Amino acid sequence: MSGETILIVDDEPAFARVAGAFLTREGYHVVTAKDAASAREVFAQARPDLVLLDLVMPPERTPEAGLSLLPEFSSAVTVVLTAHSEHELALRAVSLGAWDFLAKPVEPELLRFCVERALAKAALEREIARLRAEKAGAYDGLIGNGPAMAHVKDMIRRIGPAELPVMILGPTGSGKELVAHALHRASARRGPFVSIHCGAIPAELIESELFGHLKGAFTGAHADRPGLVATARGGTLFLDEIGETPLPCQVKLLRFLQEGTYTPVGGREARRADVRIVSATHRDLEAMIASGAFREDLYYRLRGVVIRTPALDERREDLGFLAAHFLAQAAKKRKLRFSQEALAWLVAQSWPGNVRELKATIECAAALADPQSSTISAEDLTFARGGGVLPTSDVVAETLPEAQEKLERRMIGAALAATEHNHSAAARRLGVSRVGLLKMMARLGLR
Ligand SMILES: Nc1ncnc2c1ncn2[C@@H]1O[C@H](COP(=O)(O)OP(=O)(O)OP(=O)(O)O)[C@@H](O)[C@H]1O
Repeated sequence: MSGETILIVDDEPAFARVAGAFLTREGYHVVTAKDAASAREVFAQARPDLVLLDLVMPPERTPEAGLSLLPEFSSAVTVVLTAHSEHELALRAVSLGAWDFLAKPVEPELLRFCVERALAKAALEREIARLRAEKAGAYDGLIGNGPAMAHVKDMIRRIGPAELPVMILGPTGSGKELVAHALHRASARRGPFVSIHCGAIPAELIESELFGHLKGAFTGAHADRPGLVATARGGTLFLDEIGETPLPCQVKLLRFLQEGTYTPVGGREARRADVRIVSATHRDLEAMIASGAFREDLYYRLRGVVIRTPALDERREDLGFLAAHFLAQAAKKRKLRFSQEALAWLVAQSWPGNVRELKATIECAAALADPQSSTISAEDLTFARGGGVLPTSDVVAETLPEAQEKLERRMIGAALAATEHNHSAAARRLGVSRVGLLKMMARLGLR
């Protein structure tokens, strides 16, 4: 008894009934569809592990409609049902992604054997994906082994391979996007991981960004352009800050989640894409629903499974590991370590910006650390976090050129860390030109 879901697509009621009853007795959950349109619908809703697909269905009664479903069903294993004489068709189906074929009429024993073999293949693929994810460090990117992070990693391991939508809730900078990425790597999905920050795109553009547009759909739409949903086909679409999505776009997203279909802006025909949706927010969506800013039906569709990323202050046990990791990354080939006071300082702080704030502080401190020294002091960290107030103790003991160099080093380091190493943005912050900044960095030996 395995409980996997099998979709039987066949217009012959007798076959669907008999095979369905047989497979139900074998312990599978069986759903059926009798034409291509209903097959798509049932597939999107039931997310089967296996599809038994008769290629010749109404209304066309040609194999083309059946064959066109194969790429859309790529997240499941498909076995096609053919007539005895249709070897060529069976081979075409296999070349388009079907795993196996069965000639009708099908012997029950052969059906059982074929289904077991196909599902074993699917289970193996999932296991390989999981092991690959572990080896490739799907969870290694997520530093921390305290109880809170261990729970998050366990959720990723268990939910990653499932096809369910996932909602990640947690404060800003707590690693929601990293978790979304890890979920993708822990899945068997071979398509890409595509991410969109719903709050960073103007409301009038977000629909076209997600679903694409056709030429002439609006001023400036000079050519057809596919959206991120199409780009993420066979993969995962991460909707960051889902709470920022405008209401009209929420309607389209709901349709996509319910039916697996969408219509590009300016288009009429619905398109299909097999995409797993992972969403995230630090906002209180239930309060947004109460105020009418977020659709309740969309909320329930999106929150298939919820993973909560803890605030850094709730998992202080991981702070030392995180800090050491970020320092090693930032220091590159230099050997830098924290002084005892620096470590005590890190632990004593509250980190409202969570891991992002910790990382930026350490990057900044490493960038401005004295090149002659191998230690990051508590003072370096205080300065890096404060973003530019030079402690007077640094100045009094030194000559003016030395103090000036230190100040330049620190201010540049702080500006680079605050802008995620964007030279133009850092130069603007510092009130110098980009070229000027690059020259100063070269003079100070900063990379
Ligand atoms: N557990 C972790 N291990 C290592 N790095 C982490 C961890 N959590 C977060 N980070 C780092 O912190 C930064 C912020 O992480 P991320 O963007 O995933 O947070 P977020 O919760 O999605 O933020 P926001 O709500 O602002 O979108 C990234 O640079 C990420 O690499």
